[in-house]
Amino acid sequence: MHSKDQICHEDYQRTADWLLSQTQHRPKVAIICGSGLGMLADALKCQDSFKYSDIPGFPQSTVKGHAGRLVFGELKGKTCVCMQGRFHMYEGHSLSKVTFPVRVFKLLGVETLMVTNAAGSLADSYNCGDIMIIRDHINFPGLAGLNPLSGPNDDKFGPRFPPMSGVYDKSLRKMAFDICKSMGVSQYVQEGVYCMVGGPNFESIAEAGLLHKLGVDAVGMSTAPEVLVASHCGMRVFGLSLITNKVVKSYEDNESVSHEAVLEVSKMRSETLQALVTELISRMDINNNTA
Ligand SMILES: O=P(O)(O)O[C@H]1O[C@H](CO)[C@@H](O)[C@H]1O
Ligand SMILES: Nc1nc2[nH]cnc2c(=O)[nH]1
Repeated sequence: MHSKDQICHEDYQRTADWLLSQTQHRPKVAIICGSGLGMLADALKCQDSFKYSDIPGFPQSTVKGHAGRLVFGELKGKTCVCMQGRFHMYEGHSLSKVTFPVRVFKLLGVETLMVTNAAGSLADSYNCGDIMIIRDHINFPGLAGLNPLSGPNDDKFGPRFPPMSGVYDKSLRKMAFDICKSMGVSQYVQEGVYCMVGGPNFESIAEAGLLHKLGVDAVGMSTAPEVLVASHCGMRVFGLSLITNKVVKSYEDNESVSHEAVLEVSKMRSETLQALVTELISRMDINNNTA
């Protein structure tokens, strides 16, 4: 380590080497589970799992609904690694810590990152329980200069000035839509723009009004940093938001959101999400390697 927050290439490599020495799995796909969505890992066969606290260099999860376990395994014959629990900026992690696993995954040989999250909706047509395929994001902390790529650029991972257009892979988005159609769930599938805010508070009504005017469809406190680090190092990215609540936009509305309610809705859609992710991975063009 150089300084408290700066992580160097050898730090990522050390963690990757440790994991490679502990498991025979050589994943090509990584899945990050959002709040209450850790069950996505349950579908993996022949699991090797590691508590974050046992993995050298790994940060720790502190949020309810984020178990803090890294699970390797096979999904329909494709080797995957799944984070049961992610790291958020509001937990006090630096953005390089938040995104640390993504670069470790790159060094493990991962080519595709699937991010999932729980989010509140701003779009008037969305309902609680909808699944939003992420078309694009607005990274508020990033626009304000809080960016995991700040600091010296590590050219071994990617360029100093990475483009951010077209990051959410078009063909995977289309494939996801087709799968939802064949699963008979398209009536609650949307495609839209995710906005990351810093959290940990949920939005004030005035903030909700601002995000709505900006054309944000769903808001949460994660995902954008992981996606931009993955894209920087050349990974293909796919993202899903589960709409766990409608963001309160009116002073007349007496509803209010809580993390417990978010976790409750995540549970409600767990089977559908698991089926969608499994089918998407099974249709991906991936060649498995073994150790
Ligand atoms: O983005 P994930 O990790 O799904 O979690 C979402 O849910 C939590 C709030 O309930 C926040 O952490 C928000 O970002
Ligand atoms: N910022 C934010 N994050 C969420 N995560 C789940 N729901 C919400 C929400 O309404 N706002």
